[in-house]
Amino acid sequence: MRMSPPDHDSSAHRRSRPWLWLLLALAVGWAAAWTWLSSEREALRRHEGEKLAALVQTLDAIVGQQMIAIQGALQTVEAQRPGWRQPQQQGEAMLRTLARALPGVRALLVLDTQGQVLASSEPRLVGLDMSERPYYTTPRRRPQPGLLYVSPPFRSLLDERTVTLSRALFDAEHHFAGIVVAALNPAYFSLMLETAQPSAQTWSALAHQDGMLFALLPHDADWMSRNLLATPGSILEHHLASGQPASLQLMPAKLSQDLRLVAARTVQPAGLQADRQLIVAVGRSLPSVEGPWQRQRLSVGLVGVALSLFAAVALTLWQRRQRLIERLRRQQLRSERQAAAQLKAQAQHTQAILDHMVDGVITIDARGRIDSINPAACRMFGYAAAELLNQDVSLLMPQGDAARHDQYVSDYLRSGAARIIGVGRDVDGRRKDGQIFPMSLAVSRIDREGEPLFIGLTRDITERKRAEAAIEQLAFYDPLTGLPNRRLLLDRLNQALASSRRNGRHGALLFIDLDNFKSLNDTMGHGMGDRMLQAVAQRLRAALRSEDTVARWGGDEFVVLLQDLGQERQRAHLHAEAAAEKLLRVLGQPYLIDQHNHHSTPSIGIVVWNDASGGSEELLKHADHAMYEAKSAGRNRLAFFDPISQAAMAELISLEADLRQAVNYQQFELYYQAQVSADGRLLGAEALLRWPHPSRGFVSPAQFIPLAEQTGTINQIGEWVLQQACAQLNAWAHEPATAGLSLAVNLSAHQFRQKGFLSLMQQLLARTGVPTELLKLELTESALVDDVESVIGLMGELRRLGLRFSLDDFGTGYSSLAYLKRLPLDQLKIDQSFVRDLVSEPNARAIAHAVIQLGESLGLAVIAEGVETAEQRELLIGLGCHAFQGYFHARPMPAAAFAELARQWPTRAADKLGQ
Ligand SMILES: Nc1nc2c(ncn2[C@@H]2O[C@H](COP(=O)(O)O[C@H]3[C@@H](O)[C@H](n4cnc5c(=O)[nH]c(N)nc54)O[C@@H]3COP(=O)(O)O)[C@@H](O)[C@H]2O)c(=O)[nH]1
Repeated sequence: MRMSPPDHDSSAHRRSRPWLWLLLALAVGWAAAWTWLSSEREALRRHEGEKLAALVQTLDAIVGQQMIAIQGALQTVEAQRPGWRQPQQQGEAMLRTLARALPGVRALLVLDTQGQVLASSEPRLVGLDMSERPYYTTPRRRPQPGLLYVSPPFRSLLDERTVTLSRALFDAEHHFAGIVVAALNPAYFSLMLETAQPSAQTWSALAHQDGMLFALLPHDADWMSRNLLATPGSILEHHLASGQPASLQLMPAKLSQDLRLVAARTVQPAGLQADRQLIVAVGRSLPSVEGPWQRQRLSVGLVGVALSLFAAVALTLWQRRQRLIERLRRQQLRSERQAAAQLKAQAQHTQAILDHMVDGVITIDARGRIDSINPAACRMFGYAAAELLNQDVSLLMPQGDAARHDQYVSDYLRSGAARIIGVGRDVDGRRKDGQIFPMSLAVSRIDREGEPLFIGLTRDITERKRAEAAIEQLAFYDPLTGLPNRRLLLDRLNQALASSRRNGRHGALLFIDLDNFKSLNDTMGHGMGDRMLQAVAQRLRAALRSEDTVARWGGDEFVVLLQDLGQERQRAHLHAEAAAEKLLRVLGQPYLIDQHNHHSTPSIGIVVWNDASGGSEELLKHADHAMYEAKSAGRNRLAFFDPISQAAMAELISLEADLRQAVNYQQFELYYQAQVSADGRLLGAEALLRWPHPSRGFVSPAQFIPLAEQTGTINQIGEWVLQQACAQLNAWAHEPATAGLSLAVNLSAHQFRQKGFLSLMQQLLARTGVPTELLKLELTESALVDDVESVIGLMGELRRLGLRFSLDDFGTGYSSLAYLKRLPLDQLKIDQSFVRDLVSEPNARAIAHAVIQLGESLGLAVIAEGVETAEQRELLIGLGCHAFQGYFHARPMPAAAFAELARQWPTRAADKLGQ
């Protein structure tokens, strides 16, 4: 996102403000530090100045004291001198005594009026002419009584350098009578300065008012010879110019070439009158004075710099952190905005999907209130969305279902048991106008703000139900009598046998044939015959329990299935016998048809079965057989099937033995029958098992497969078939004509349900490396009736391996229709019985059509088997069928022949289909 200029300015402004504050704080800090340091320096200087002043004062006192003492000595000499008879001797003695008493005096002299030494503490000076010396010339020129003449330093006969204090002497008439002189001892004054020297960085000096130094420490010969006042700006000049007896100055010292704090004093002791003054001064170099302060300043400076740097770095880091936080905040804001935009787009997208979905979507909260509903659902239920929102969902259910639904939801919320979640179910819905309609409903659950929200995906399945009902009616019921037909009977019989295998209970089959029906038909016409059959059906239904099945087997034959006759064979036998006798009685009553009384009797064959009995076809055969027994015994009677007496049984046993041998010696062979698309392309083949028996010839699989299923050898046979089929698929892959062809393999229900079938398939596929999508497993509906959930699970697992599924003989079963949509199927196979009757039987055509439509609605391919003629094929194409298998295209054939067929297919198909 781009920042607008004001934002940028204000952020720059925001960034610079802390720096301004920091600079201000630092400036204040530095100023305070500097003020403090300055005051410290001032205090230091003041303190040092006071120290120096005290020192100078001490020196001043010493020098002043010496001068007072000398003045006293000179006064003494002045007083005594007139009394000297022998000035030399007497004077010398006195002067020597006085000089010894005064440590600051080097020598004492008395000069006559001409300047000759009359007497001296140093005898060698007596008689010398000193008339040129300043200590003589000055008082001589202006002799003043009581005035002490202080000479500038000069080289004397005794010393390198001395200063003299002299007084003019007068006689009684107050005439000039000579002078008395005291020459100061330079060593004494140097020692004095040394004693008072406080430190190595201090110099001290004793100078004459005229600018010459008398004593200097540290000693410097050069400076001793110079006149301090000769160059302007000297400390002495400043001191004298101040006119004060004491001064404290901070200034560059010419003497030491540095900045000095200098305390100076003019020696003016009280009671001393002198023509010139001596000045004492002590100077200390400023750096030495300010050494500690300099260190303090350095420390403060360093600390200040460190603090400033620290503050600057801290501020920089803080600002960087702030910028980082700001950037992150912006990024977060940006990503939140993006996420919100994405969310919005996603929500719009989802809403658009919901709005345009064909299926209805309804969400309800845990209280069963409708939270949202999409347009498809509104259309389905005939409401506007506003009419349903926040309403109880029971509004959309038949009255009886509402309570059950509430119970489901509360059970689910209490226990979490997912009876309603994730399961697609067919339920009833209620439209606004009260109409009840079938719908499919799949419920899932999500959580919204911690509360469960249930999402119901609904679809109006009225059409599908209608198609299913039509198929069911057409496929499973006899149109004339409304009774179940043989397909439904077989299906129920198979189910009854399966449940008998589980619970060990007996059942019975009653095979009923109407005696002399053919003659009624022939004499009274088919219409009368039909009505007769309808009347029989009615009586049968009325005479039996609702749970018993009465089916029309065909023509004038009916079959009754009695179930749950108990676990004792004898009781079952009696029960079946009683039922048959009742039917003999009921059906033997006269019939009034079209005002004609008609009399008819039935012959009934009975077979009682349990879990150990054979398959359904076998039982029917036995019942049929028994019925013939009854007929042969004179009609209008019943007969039980006696298995032991049947020769068929022996045959069956022999076949079974042969079958076991065939399994052991692998006497089987696989044939391949072509499967062809509507445009004549070869799609693949179905593998069909053949048993070329050494003596019986080819035994039909329709005969030996049920036997193999009964005896359990089917698993071995089936495994062999699958191995062969995989090997064949691999062989086809190397031939251009057969590469890519699919191969359908029949799986018997026993085989499919055997334990470990999944791992058997996994191993087989891994071993052979066959392209799994080319292998199609054909299941009959009977494979699916038992334990539906585990069948669905197993099919799902196999599907995940890549295998495909075709539902064989579709339309002949019943129970699978209800859960057909839940099976992972790829193809439905229209049973050949429908195809066979397609041209002649409208019913068969209607069933084929319904199957094709059902396949379409479930997204499954549909193949028709048993296509024998071009007419059947054309009719099926007209109904929308996609693929065909049957003698019209090719008979089942050995592998080599099929390979040849595939090679010739393009030309052959063109010939056949006239393309
Ligand atoms: N479990 C297994 N069952 C198998 C296996 N091989 C076959 N079978 C099943 O046996 C039943 C009889 O099979 P078959 O005698 O081979 O009959 C098949 C075809 O030969 C026959 N057919 C094909 N085209 C036509 C035709 O145009 N007219 C006509 N009258 N018959 C034709 O139909 C049978 C096709 O069977 P299907 O497609 O599987 O329904 C049969 O139920 C086989 O399934 C096996 O290896 N395992």
